Amino acid sequence: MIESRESLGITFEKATKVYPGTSAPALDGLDMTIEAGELVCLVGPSGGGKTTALMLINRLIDLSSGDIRIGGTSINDLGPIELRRKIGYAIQQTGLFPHMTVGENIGVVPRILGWDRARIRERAHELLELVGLSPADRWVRRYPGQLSGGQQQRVGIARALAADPPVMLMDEPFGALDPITRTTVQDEFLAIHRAVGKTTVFVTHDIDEAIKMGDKIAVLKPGGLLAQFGTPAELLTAPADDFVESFLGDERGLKRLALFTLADVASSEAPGTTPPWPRLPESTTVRAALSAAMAERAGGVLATRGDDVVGLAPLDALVHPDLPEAVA
Ligand SMILES: Nc1ncnc2c1ncn2[C@@H]1O[C@H](COP(=O)(O)OP(=O)(O)OP(=O)(O)O)[C@@H](O)[C@H]1O
Repeated sequence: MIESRESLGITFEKATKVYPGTSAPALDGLDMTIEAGELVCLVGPSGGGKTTALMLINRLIDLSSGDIRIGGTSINDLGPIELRRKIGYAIQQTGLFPHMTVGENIGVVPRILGWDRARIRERAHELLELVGLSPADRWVRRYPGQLSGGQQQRVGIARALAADPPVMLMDEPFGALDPITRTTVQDEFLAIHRAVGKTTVFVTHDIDEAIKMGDKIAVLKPGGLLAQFGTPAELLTAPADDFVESFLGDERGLKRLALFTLADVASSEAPGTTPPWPRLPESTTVRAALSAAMAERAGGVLATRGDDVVGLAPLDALVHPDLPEAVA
């Protein structure tokens, strides 16, 4: 197993950035601790300082004041090679080099770190399988221009993971994808995150994506101020102020339903006769299940595992997923 599962926490200490030639900070005194292994989404309006916060971590830009620590070490005490090894970086435009093959793109950081060719080749194959480009042999010699947007995005993630960094930074990594591909790549990334356990900071415009992906969400507001930092459930049930509330949108109640899956709410009683309700995998969110039930004018949905029906979720259980009687 090449993955070390090494993972380091990140601490922002009054991290502030004022760009040259401007007077107002783009990021203003950010205090925030991201625990090792956590996936934290940064959300907020355009210009709220999300990308700035991310680029400060890997020193693409320098802090004006304050500090950021990775595993307790100030980023100012990490050299460029150590930063590359510790931090993987994936961005919306993928940043793949068009004249390099997929394999060469994945090998960029390992080459800088002096890995030998056999080890780089083995690593590229392993990562292509991990991100769902299988069999790796079919993809490794292609050029980025010969791949779809979703496939390029997967290669971008593989490249960010190449040197097994304990920290991953992702800036709108799925922003350019159509909704269906985006859902697939989100699910795959969550599975990878669970498997490799890297501390991940994930910038997105999309509050629904943040609710789905984030262990915690940091909401930044204009002026680079932290409006709230908490779990999706904390934000949805107790928004810190009007700004967070309006950012979460009118459908706050419905969005909460995305925090539960059918596995949480379906009753496991074996039914005598199975009602003719839509069948959905038990990993389906309650929000999606409710939508499917409404679309079919059904009284509920059936939760499935493989081909088997493993539970029933009537409308009542879908609408009130956190009531004790709904949680079988
Ligand atoms: N190089 C720069 N020089 C001066 N100002 C900058 C520079 N880069 C960003 N800014 C300003 O800093 C603020 C924060 O920008 P940043 O890109 O971090 O926001 P963001 O939340 O990532 O926005 P978006 O969602 O639009 O990507 C904005 O007001 C922006 O105009």
